[in-house]
Amino acid sequence: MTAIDTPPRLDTAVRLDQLTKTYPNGPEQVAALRGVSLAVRPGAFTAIMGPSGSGKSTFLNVAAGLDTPTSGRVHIGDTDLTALSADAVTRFRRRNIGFVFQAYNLVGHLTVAENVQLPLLLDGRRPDPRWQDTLLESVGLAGMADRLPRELSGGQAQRVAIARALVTRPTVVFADEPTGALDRRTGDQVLDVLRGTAKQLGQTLVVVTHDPSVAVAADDVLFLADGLLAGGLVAPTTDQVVARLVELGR
Ligand SMILES: Nc1ncnc2c1ncn2[C@@H]1O[C@H](COP(=O)(O)OP(=O)(O)OP(=O)(O)O)[C@@H](O)[C@H]1O
Repeated sequence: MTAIDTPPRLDTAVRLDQLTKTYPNGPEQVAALRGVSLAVRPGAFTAIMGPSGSGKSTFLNVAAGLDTPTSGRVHIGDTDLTALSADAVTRFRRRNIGFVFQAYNLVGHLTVAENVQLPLLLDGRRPDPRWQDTLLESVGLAGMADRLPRELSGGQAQRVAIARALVTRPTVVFADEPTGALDRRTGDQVLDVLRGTAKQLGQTLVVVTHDPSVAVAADDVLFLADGLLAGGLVAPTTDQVVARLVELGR
């Protein structure tokens, strides 16, 4: 059975029901998502793929509560994000969701440690130095706590962003092309860190990627095309992923 066929159940980590998102575009409207329903398995690594403009980033932003849908429902576990006020979504997101951006989004004048602690401080919580050390060690940045972002390589900066996304012990981690700005070898290392820590902490990981080698590391792959779900693969091979992307006209 594929993840997309899973009926609505409370033991899904992320569930979208008939999600639409329309952006104004001058006098016209762009329908980025046109009725997407899917479920993501708890504890699994799910890759989201599809041609450019198919709605992947929109999907991720709406599913993670960074943006609101035009219609439809988003559940994270048994919480209906779409039923919450904007403030309640922000609070829920800070406590339960981690997000890794392609461009790292580190704060330039804060140290590595301060960047990692930021989500806790924004939520009024006290950082736990031992947890911070554990995280920095597991992303391979032990001893770099006092560096500034400009003193890091791209791969190191992305690993700080991963530690920052994990510091609140979120149940779901979303990542938008986390290896897109990195060379192959560094990208592989960053993916290993993201996948390894998610497994270790029992987190659900949802990653948007263009890269078939990232998708084959996933448990499930879901494809979007033209704002709609266009099938899925379980434990896919590179050939299967590439064949599907060619069919969808990447
Ligand atoms: N803020 C916005 N305002 C207007 N249109 C937007 C906005 N964001 C996205 N879109 C449009 O929505 C559609 C889906 O965009 P989205 O970025 O979600 O696709 P994507 O699959 O992530 O693309 P890519 O692989 O190129 O990053 C596109 O037609 C895009 O131009």
